[in-house]
Amino acid sequence: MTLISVDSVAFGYSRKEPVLHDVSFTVKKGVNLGLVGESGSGKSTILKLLLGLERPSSGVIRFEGQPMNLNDREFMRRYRRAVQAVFQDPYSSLDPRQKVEAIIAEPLRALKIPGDHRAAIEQALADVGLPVDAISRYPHEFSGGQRQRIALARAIVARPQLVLADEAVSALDLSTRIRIVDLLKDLSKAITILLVSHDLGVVAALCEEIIILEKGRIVEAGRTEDILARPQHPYTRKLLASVPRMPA
Ligand SMILES: Nc1ncnc2c1ncn2[C@@H]1O[C@H](COP(=O)(O)OP(=O)(O)OP(=O)(O)O)[C@@H](O)[C@H]1O
Repeated sequence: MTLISVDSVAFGYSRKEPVLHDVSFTVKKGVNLGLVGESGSGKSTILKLLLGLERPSSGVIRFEGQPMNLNDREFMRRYRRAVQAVFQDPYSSLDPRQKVEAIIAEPLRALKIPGDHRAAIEQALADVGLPVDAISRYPHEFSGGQRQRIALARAIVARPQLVLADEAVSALDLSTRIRIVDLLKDLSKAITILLVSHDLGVVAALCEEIIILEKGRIVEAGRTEDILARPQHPYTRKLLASVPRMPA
């Protein structure tokens, strides 16, 4: 089932300089998708469009077949419930003045989701492997990896269908990164993940499908194993060559 379709989308922050050209892809339920490209290729811009922070200058983004309409409050409420995000920096993305409980509760409050919030927060903490007593602590009491778990708990507490993760593991050291990728893999049994990264290795570990972006254009897209085994585009080969090889 198609969750989101991006159809011939173009975008520029200014009229003169387009940043995305004719970008089309679909996000399917249950199929993790990786968006890979060098710095400046337009990955975060695609996420901004998917989050409704920017509008395409042409083309259409659809959610469950319905064109995204930022002015339609009912549609946007449904969309925000279904699509949550996690960002790169676990230090700046959590409000230091709020306790973990209030941080994780934010989507439940913002989306006016009825029911037992405390129970939902405790479940989300358990899902990301944090102890229940984290609830009454502040972000500064946690390590980078734990903060990223808190950010993930906030992203999944309202049980979205899709989580958009922008370089969500890049700022972490290698062993923490591996643990968070394992956690994402575990969560993705229930929630589809769109992972943006310049690191083809991380994306390959998590995503069944990959899109390769170069200067705002998709140069290659398909099943991860096919792309890794038979990269067609020189840019993909270059990205592959830059993946550090783990010692056996
Ligand atoms: N707010 C902005 N105003 C103007 N130009 C921008 C803005 N944000 C990004 N750009 C430009 O848009 C292009 C794509 O940037 P984008 O951040 O989407 O790339 P990226 O692939 O996510 O890069 P990175 O991996 O470094 O985050 C770049 O040329 C960038 O300079």
